[in-house]
Amino acid sequence: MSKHLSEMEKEQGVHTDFKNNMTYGDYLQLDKILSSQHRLSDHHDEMLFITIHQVSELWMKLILHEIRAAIDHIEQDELDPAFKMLARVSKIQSQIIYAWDVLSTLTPSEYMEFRDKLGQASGFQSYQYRMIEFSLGYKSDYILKIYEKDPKLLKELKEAYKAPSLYDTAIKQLAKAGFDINPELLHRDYSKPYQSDPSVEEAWLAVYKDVETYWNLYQLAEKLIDIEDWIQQWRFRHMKTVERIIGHKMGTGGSSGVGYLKKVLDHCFFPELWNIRTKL
Ligand code: HEM
Ligand SMILES: N[C@@H](CC(=O)c1ccccc1NC=O)C(=O)O
Repeated sequence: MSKHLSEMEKEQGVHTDFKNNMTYGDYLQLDKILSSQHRLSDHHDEMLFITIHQVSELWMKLILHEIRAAIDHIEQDELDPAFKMLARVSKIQSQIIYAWDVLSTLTPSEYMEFRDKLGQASGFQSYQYRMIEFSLGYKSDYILKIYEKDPKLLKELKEAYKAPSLYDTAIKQLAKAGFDINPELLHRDYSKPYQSDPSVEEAWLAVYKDVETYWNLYQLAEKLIDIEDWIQQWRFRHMKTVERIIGHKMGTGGSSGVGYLKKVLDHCFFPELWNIRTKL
């Protein structure tokens, strides 16, 4: 005869009666997450395609959460907690690069069997990706047009677009440390794209030449470089994976495809931090 359940529980040191308690699934709302994978074709590999995108969007949500909090801490001159958050962002970025290895198992023949079903949808429309770009300081207003169909989302994106970026707050820290930063940068219209400035370059150069005096600013600069470095690696792997899967076909979002993805590799978030490397 099988053992009584409570005896089993005692032996194993586990509980099995959760009738009146919140469960793992309740807490994580798994009913919602795990019922959100709806293939538009009956193609086996469309499941991989959906999963990779959903996982990437979840990580992007956490990246945004960390960057926004880091900006708030830097504004309050609390650099240590911000460093911890920015280091976490880089770890997430290093993690999501591996998604491309999984996606690369999708062959051109497999993808072409369900690509038509995607219509004009494209990662180009990923609003969390745009919010990350805005939060780091890369702003181009034509992007906002994409979201005109959805007023609530457009409002949210416009707010993110107008807000000071991580780089804006870093530049304010340079001024607070006594560097002679162009005053226009400190009261600028944050919805205008950032233009590289010689006063910022000089300040970063001084930081890197005397790291002991400016240890915190030096740490901050290296955290920014880490984040940009990982973004470039993500962009490169995206471009190469796309080339491997669709060659030089046009993108569903209306761009030239790989040609466009190669061009965005030139977008730079923290230009002075890269420039000074030649001058050190
Ligand atoms: C088979 C897989 C994929 C293909 C063929 C592909 C293709 C493309 C193409 C051609 C573009 C350019 C815009 C267009 O005309 O559509 C694009 C943009 C983009 N894709 Fe993908 N993609 C793939 C997977 C992914 C994944 C897994 C993500 C992760 C979220 C992603 C995120 C993005 C983003 C954010 C952009 C905008 C890039 C920018 O404007 O800087 N893509 N993709
Ligand atoms: N732009 C892709 C389509 C695509 O990849 C996609 C379509 C719908 C949802 C997410 C997508 N991923 C990234 O661009 C293509 O041209 O095949």
